[in-house]
Amino acid sequence: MQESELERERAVVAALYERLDELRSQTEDRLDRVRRESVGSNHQARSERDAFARLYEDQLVQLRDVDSRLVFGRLLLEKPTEDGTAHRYIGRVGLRDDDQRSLLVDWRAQQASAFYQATANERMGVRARRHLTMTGREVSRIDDEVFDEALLDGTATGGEVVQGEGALLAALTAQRTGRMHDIVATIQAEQDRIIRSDLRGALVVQGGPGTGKTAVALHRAAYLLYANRQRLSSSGVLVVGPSTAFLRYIEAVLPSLGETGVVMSTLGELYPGVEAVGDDEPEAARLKGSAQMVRLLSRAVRSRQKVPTEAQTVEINGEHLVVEPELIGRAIARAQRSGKPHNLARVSFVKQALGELTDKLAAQLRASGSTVDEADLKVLREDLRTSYDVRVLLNTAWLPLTPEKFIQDLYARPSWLAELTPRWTAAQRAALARERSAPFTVSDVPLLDEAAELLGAFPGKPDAGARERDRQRKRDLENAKAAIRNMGVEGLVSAEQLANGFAERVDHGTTAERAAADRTWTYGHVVVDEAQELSAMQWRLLVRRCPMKSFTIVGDIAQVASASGATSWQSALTPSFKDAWRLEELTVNYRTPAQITREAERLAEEAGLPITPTRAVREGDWPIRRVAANGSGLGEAVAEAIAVDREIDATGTVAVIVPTASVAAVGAAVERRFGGQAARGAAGLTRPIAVLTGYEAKGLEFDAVVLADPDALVAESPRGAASLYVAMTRPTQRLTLVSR
Ligand SMILES: Nc1ncnc2c1ncn2[C@@H]1O[C@H](COP(=O)(O)OP(=O)(O)OP(=O)(O)O)[C@@H](O)[C@H]1O
Repeated sequence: MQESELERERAVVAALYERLDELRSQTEDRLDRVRRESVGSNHQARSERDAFARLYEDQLVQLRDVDSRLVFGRLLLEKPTEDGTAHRYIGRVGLRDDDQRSLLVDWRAQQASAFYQATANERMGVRARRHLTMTGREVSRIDDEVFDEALLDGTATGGEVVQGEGALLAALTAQRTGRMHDIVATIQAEQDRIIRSDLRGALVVQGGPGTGKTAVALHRAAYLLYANRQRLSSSGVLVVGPSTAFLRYIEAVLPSLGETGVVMSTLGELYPGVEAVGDDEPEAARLKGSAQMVRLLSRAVRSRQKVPTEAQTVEINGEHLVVEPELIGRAIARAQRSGKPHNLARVSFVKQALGELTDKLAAQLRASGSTVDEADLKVLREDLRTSYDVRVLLNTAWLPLTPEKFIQDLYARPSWLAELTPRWTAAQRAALARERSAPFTVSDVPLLDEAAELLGAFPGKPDAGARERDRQRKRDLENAKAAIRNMGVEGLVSAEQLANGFAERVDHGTTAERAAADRTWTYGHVVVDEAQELSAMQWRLLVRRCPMKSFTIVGDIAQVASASGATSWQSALTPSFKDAWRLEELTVNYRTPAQITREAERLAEEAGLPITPTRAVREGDWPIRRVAANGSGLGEAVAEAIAVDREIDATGTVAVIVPTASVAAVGAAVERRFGGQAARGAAGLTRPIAVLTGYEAKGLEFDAVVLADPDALVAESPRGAASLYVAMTRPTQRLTLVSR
């Protein structure tokens, strides 16, 4: 009975793939035709052709990316659809036949929501739900959940029913590859509600380790892009994660859902032109992340608008003019009243100062018997403007500044920092002090951004004009609509998509590339993962990138590792979001077996961490293994523990999580023993064995984890207990603790 059902599904799925192939070849033909079109030297026609070509190329990439597991579900409906079928197939994309009849429903469409949310109590018009597991292009297994009791006696469907959560369990126990996969086939109801939640406002998803926060956040991004295509395709979506290793881990998920235009960034890369990798010591990071930096920086900018302490004499074409501090003071006060950023207000300052200086010089010349008329005044003003002495005078009072130099100066000039921080201790100031040439850190990035706001565009280096961009977008949309009419492809291609093609031509980059390179770009939505780590200053930066405050914020307060991280969502979010955020919780642990979860949670509770207890879906097959180095080096003991684990499973992924101080030594020992199979940091994610620090392991998962020297991991930072909690909850199967 199962066999015949399997055969039936195989036939349906084969037809869906046939349709996919057909669409692919149609798109290839269109692309060919567009490319061959001769448009001569007409600029407009050429740019239209290029935009169409780019669009078809993108469509081809999408059609290729959805090939694996194109379809994964089927609903048996209570009422047949308009075209008389009782089955609705759910897949990665929507497919229609030539008569526009629906063959496959996109998982994000409203009609697909029952696939994730229907239950026996809340049937949502569904009699049964079927999961299809694919091997290549063929259905290899089916799992049914039945909501309509009439089906259970076997009469209504010819006894085709199999029950169970097989698809979910198969997904959860599958070997890990070092890359996160999408979960479209097995999204659970509580997750689905979050994924489909409204675009507006900030949504916080709190949940313990392994509850699917990252997976949910990425699927929500894909859902929002689908449901709000018009709004988000030109403004873009930003996904922020804690490290390069993490971004590499998740980078394949959105493309596999057909979404390629999302900007992914670590917190160290959010200020264009700076790529901060390292971070400060905890105390410096805490200070730099704290909200007091807002006032400090604003005072620091003000202090770079300086009234001279005494009168200065300037020479203009042999004439000596004494300039009192009050004259400069008046010009500064006037410019400050404009409320503009430093570099822009400087223009008013210079104008005002030159005006007063011109009057003063004219008065002095008149007093010595010269006549000065209107035309002369202009010349005098120009003489003053180009005079070396005057330039020095005005620059000393108010110098245009770049954010980079401004922040470097702040750290490199102890006396200036001391003036700005009368209430700080010497130790606090010392924490910030550093050489001008030292590289920027992750904690500097939001300060550079804050400084850029306070300073405004540097003369001659204007920020990309948001208004001009809007105007260009409108023109592109109009052109795209006309082009679609001309080509007769209405309904096949949207004006928004085609307009993106125009924009790429103009700016030499995709929406994502242009957004990432432009500090003033505002995104339509921002997804923040591991959001508990963000400092007050980092939140300010992110809200600037999305002033509409449409955010998906996922994290776990108990996993905070950074010194400037949150103690509660309330305290972290209120300054930037007031009370305009809503909270959802996830409580089912899909990753870590119960045996390991219980122990991790017990230790975390003992250390006083505010954990959200989770319910693990699997008990797991292996208890935690504990070994001691006992005299042999830690590295050797770790290597031995890996070897033991490889005997259980020689093909899975192993993470070796090591306190920072031992990472070099342990890494070397592991590489000696396992050669090219192992690597340090992000590079390890594509190898069977990755050697990582606690911070690098955040958000990731592996078949097995070998944890080196847990006591040292706890002791190495003020939030060490959280590091241990994070490290212990990374495995999907086995955990070994190696003590010294
Ligand atoms: N509905 C689901 N179906 C299949 N797999 C799932 C489902 N939900 C979560 N998972 C899997 O569970 C694992 C943990 O998910 P994820 O990394 O998103 O958790 P997390 O809450 O972000 O964890 P952490 O806080 O530890 O970083 C992943 O392998 C993910 O694919």
